[in-house]
Amino acid sequence: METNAESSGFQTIPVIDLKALSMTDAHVRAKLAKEVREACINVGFFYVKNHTIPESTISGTVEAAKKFFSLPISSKMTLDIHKSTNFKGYTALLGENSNPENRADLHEGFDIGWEDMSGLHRADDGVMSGANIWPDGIPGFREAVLEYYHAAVQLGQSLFPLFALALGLPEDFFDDKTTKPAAIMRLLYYPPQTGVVDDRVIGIGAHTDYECFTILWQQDDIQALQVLNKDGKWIDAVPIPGTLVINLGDQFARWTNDVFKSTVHRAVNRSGIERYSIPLFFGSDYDVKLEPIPSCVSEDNPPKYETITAGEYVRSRLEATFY
Ligand SMILES: O=C(O)CCC(=O)C(=O)O
Ligand SMILES: [Fe+2]
Repeated sequence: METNAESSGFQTIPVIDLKALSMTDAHVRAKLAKEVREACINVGFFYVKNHTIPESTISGTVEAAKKFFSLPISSKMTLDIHKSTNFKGYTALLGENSNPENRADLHEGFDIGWEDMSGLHRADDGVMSGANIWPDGIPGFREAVLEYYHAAVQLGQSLFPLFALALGLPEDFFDDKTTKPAAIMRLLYYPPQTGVVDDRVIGIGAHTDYECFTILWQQDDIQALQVLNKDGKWIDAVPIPGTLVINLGDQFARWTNDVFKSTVHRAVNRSGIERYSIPLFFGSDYDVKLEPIPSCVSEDNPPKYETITAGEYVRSRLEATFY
């Protein structure tokens, strides 16, 4: 399978209708997979409409996020992610740096991993094992955030067969690699940046995501997210009401030997008002080896990456970000 270098200087980000995802008709699924394939090869980003996360689940989580970030800093710092051994909890402004060439990111964050409603977390998440930590004093916060988490994980699971089809593989190709979804969810808060903006301190510095793909909810009406095309031009990922953004991460780039693109992106909130976003990073099981899929390797596209497990890869990237 070859990459299509000619067409990677994309100017727009495609919108894909997921209505067909629930259909079993092979032609309908093949057409959808073709759209996904083109987006993954040429852009690494696409919007989805008619996704399965209910509007009420989204608004419940956004309200919970607003309450959390308005807690006093002293309460939030009791959950400091830097004190956690498994990257769970709160990140203060300037508490991480997504682009080593920058100084720090101007956002606050709150990170969780898998947990079921009854409070169980998984003991076997390899290098990322460990419980979530939750704030006190916001009734319903944990339930609202976990409701979104599980809805987004379900959406993510339904996308793997589509990515497999898009790669010309059997639909169940990723099933045994995603038995216990290693999904990290973040609530993000970006204060507005007005006046002269120091390019080395922006909302989130230029980076690629680490996992297979990210499901991102972004706030309507605020343009902040930008995606880098092959010509070095930043393309605005303009918020489209009712859609989510899906972008590929490094695990997919490694698996597909860069046939699928993990595209650089950043966010700068110059809107004058506060912005919220919710990424969910969907990774493969932590013990899976990120070896190139044979059909993605050829004489013209020899293996580009050393094999590493998914867990080791994500952990090493998180350690570099949360210095
Ligand atoms: O807030 C956004 O729009 C992007 C967030 C992002 O890129 C990330 O958290 O990796
Ligand atoms: Fe990102």
